[in-house]
Amino acid sequence: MAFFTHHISRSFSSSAARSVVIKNVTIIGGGQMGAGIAQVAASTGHTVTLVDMSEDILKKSVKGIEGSLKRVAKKKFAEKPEAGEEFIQKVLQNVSTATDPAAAAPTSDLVLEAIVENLKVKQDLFGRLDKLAPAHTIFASNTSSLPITDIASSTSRQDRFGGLHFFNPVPMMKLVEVIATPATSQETFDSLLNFSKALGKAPVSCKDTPGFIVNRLLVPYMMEALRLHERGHGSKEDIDVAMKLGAGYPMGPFELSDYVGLDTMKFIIDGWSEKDPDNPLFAPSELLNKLVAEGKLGKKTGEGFYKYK
Ligand SMILES: CC(=O)CC(=O)SCCNC(=O)CCNC(=O)[C@H](O)C(C)(C)COP(=O)(O)OP(=O)(O)OC[C@H]1O[C@@H](n2cnc3c(N)ncnc32)[C@H](O)[C@@H]1OP(=O)(O)O
Ligand SMILES: NC(=O)C1=CN([C@@H]2O[C@H](COP(=O)(O)OP(=O)(O)OC[C@H]3O[C@@H](n4cnc5c(N)ncnc54)[C@H](O)[C@@H]3O)[C@@H](O)[C@H]2O)C=CC1
Repeated sequence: MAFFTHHISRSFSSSAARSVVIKNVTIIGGGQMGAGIAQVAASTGHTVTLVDMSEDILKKSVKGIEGSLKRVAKKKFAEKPEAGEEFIQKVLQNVSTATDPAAAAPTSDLVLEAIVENLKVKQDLFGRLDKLAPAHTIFASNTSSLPITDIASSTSRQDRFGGLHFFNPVPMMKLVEVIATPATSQETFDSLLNFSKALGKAPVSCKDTPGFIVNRLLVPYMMEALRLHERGHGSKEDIDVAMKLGAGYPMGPFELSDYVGLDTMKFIIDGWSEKDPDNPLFAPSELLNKLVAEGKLGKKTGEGFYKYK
């Protein structure tokens, strides 16, 4: 516990008593991240509405949640498969879906966005949500790389806007980065922090700087692996084995890039490179650009650096 207290302390006094208790959650974007967050929120007793652009996408999202819940239940209820099935059904009952945020935003305590990593698209979404959601509703973004301040600027609730950055795969990864902008109120920060804990996650506090903590360190490392390979200094297979067996990473950088999504990797590095073109850590990779142009976005499309069945 001392660990959390140390990391999440902020420079002003706490007013947790007035923070919003988050129970009803709308999650926009039912992809890898949104579906994972919806699953964990529903598993911990929250009422979740998952929003995406079509019924077909949402069907896939719910199927993915069900598949992941089966993996969780298999372990959690190893001795009692019936209790595992009951758990799955109970969690699924907490999840509903919609193609229009207007269906749920008016009754939500939190609207969390996990859509495509594009500033304009995120701003448009939040601008619209701002008119739909009541005053107490907190907005948060799961962005990997964009400034929360810039996303929040399309709303009139900068004090009730923060970052809540989860990690892939959400049901397995314990960390959540909680980001307060200079305009985020202490109550909002406390609410987001308490929500992260209610999900069973370990929150850390981050400044609103590009990539927060993890991605600012991890993405340049992953890009450096690509550049090393492009220079002909190692095969992707050897680089992956080397980083797993020599540095203790659970996945090598090529496996992890495929897992994250090559489109997301490209959005991140292009955005940073545009802002800081002279920084060699943010230099683009021709190989990454080529794969994205070919629609090979990694595990989610069946092929990236590697092929998946
Ligand atoms: C880009 C950003 O903004 C930020 C990011 O997210 S960066 C990416 C951060 N994520 C990482 O670095 C992930 C690194 N990888 C890992 O930690 C691990 O490889 C992993 C947890 C993903 C998988 O673990 P593994 O031991 O390598 O593989 P695997 O055998 O498939 O999984 C082990 C168990 O984990 C569990 N598991 C894995 N993925 C799961 C999921 N999506 N849902 C539920 N359970 C899951 C299962 O219990 C699984 O056992 P079963 O196969 O019997 O179901
Ligand atoms: N992939 C990763 O490892 C991580 C990604 N993130 C961030 O989370 C966000 C989502 O990433 P992923 O889930 O990986 O992407 P994804 O491509 O799997 O899913 C994105 C989903 O958003 C939907 N969408 C796009 N625009 C929309 C809109 N206007 N309204 C409703 N739905 C919309 C798409 O249909 C898609 O289902 C991005 O901002 C990304 O940077 C954060 C942490 C980890």
